[in-house]
Amino acid sequence: MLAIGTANPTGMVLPQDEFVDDIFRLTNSDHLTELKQKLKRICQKTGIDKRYFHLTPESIVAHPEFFDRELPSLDARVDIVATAVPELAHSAATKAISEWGRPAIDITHLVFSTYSACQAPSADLRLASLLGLRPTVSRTILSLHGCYGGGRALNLAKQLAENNRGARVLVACCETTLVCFGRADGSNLVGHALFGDGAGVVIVGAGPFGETEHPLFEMVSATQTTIPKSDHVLGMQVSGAGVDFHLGIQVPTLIAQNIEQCLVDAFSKGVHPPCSWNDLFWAVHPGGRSILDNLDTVLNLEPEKLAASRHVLREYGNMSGATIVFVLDELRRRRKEGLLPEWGAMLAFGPGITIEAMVLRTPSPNKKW
Ligand SMILES: CC(=O)CC(=O)SCCNC(=O)CCNC(=O)[C@H](O)C(C)(C)COP(=O)(O)OP(=O)(O)OC[C@H]1O[C@@H](n2cnc3c(N)ncnc32)[C@H](O)[C@@H]1OP(=O)(O)O
Repeated sequence: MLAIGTANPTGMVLPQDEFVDDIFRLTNSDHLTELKQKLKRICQKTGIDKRYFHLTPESIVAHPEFFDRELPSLDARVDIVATAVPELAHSAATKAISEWGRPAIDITHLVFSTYSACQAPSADLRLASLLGLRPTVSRTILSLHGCYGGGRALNLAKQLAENNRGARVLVACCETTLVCFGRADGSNLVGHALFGDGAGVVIVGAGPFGETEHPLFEMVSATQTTIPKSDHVLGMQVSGAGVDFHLGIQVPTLIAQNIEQCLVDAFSKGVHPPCSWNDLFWAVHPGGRSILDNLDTVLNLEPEKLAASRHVLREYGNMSGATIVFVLDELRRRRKEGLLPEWGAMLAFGPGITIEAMVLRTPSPNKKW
């Protein structure tokens, strides 16, 4: 990984302790007192302080169909995301390209992950055009990978960079709640309490490196594991009313029960396993507070090990596939302060239940590539 950029929309920046009152008021739902109280109880447990949204109070009032499941709203949602998603990704990408120090036309591959890709051509082409990438840039769009989209895109970028000499891959992950934001009901309360909007971009390449290129993290090995018989537990479904999420109550337990084997598999692919999980730095997708709590418990992690994930969860909420890029960005800040060990583990989770695991390493400044 050679550079990282992140961005959030500023349509609404909602403190978590005001979110429920604001959303119920804006959607004329104050009479649903039991639901409101339950969503407040859940919000208090999330470990989130605030979230960013593309939607504004005005656009919520202008689109009553977003909050009435009896009315079709997919067309209106797709109209908005067609512009909003590539533009948000563009904000993150310009930061990453500026840090990388080379011109955008040196990008050879683009991998775009989003669950807002409902058209073709899609957000990847729009982003390529906003950035002025060359017409020969090799584009791939990953759709509906949900919260493991960032991990999947980075794994794919690693393969592309290692198999195409001189390749420079721009990985863009951009998720907004525009496609799913609706009236709170019994089935979507946890999603309402967790999800926010954001974009994360990483530029990936293999050596030899140019003068301006300073590797941040080396992606050493990667695995993808599907937890058997868990496909009904976590999922997304596109309907006329947008994208519905199903977040089963078993998700944190199933991840906890399977995580250690995934890590052992990732670390046995030709790299020495660490003496203890506490010898690593950790880049974990903060899918929810209890997922992080469970990992602390099953892996016996010291309290500060998941600090970057908890920081991102607190400041932004769960931005699905983009979240892992924010965690990597936070870790690279800690690395500058000399706070990271040499080896690390990256974990992202999503529908399947799929676990993307990656062994990371902080390169020494003297390393020859
Ligand atoms: C979409 C993707 O691709 C990938 C993703 O990242 S998806 C997101 C993955 N995240 C999750 O699945 C959420 C993980 N869960 C959590 O973080 C926590 O359970 C939480 C913050 C939601 C609640 O915290 P908690 O410590 O479990 O609080 P707890 O007091 O037990 O529960 C609060 C209420 O939420 C309910 N609740 C918890 N999890 C629920 C779930 N998945 N579905 C419905 N209700 C749920 C509880 O039943 C409880 O209801 P009552 O107050 O009426 O009793």
